[in-house]
Amino acid sequence: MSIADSGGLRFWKGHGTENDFVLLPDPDGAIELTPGLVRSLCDRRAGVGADGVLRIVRSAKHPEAAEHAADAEWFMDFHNADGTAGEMCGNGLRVFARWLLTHGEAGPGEFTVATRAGLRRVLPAGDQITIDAQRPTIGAATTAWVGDTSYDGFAVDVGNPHLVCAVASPEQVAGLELFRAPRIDPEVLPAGANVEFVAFDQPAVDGADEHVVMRVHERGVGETRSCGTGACAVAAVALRRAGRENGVVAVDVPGGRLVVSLDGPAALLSGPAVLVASGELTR
Ligand SMILES: N[C@@H](CCC[C@H](N)C(=O)O)C(=O)O
Repeated sequence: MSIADSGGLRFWKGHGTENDFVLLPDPDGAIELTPGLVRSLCDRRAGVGADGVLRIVRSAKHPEAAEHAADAEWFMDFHNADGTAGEMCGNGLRVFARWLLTHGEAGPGEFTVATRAGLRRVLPAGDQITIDAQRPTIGAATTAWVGDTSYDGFAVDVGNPHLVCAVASPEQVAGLELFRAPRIDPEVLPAGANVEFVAFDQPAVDGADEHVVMRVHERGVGETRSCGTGACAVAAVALRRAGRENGVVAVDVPGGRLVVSLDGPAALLSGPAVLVASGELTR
């Protein structure tokens, strides 16, 4: 199905710290969600406009999630704006959970959602939704290039691939030209990466052990206003730099603030998640 013959398809639009998504409720897995349809929906001029699509499908009805049906009723079928499928999306999962809660399909207490990266817990709390993205794994030291400038960092796995790079100051983070994808080492990150540029060690904010400012260039999208799994990756690196295993990190992104609490095997990612519109495709 393309956007040209998808008239009547119901959709919702939502965002988490301005990382925005088109949500397609499809409990029985009836929609043929082609890369072309995803690109059309995400097009900010000719479509609805979003960083990605979240199809809301019962785990039992999706071949990639059927094995999880006993543990998670719903599967987050996540796609980047360029039409590629993604393993995991932290803000996407929080917005996906908001849709389930709003429509009485989950909650009000803790529940579990299936993703391509496995099962993920959701812990609703009023206007905030927390998910457990699971502790990131910090890998090899590597480099990203923006134009002629190199930035040292670490590959980090949060169920999807990240490269967390240190930048000297928030002003330098703000000044980066992220219109094009940063160049990265394909030998270290063969599946590509979401690249975070981070000013660490910012002045303390309430209740957080560390405070950072970041921007992100997402694989399959471009620069976005926020990235939840990216915030978790950054939090893991921030705590390691501070010589800590666990702790709370406030992560400022262009779209607001996310808070990540690393505690043993958990990476609790918290922030607002809102639905802003619903409609029907007219052609
Ligand atoms: N914005 C997301 C991450 C999206 C996934 C990414 N573009 C990929 O290809 O891995 C988040 O909030 O985690």
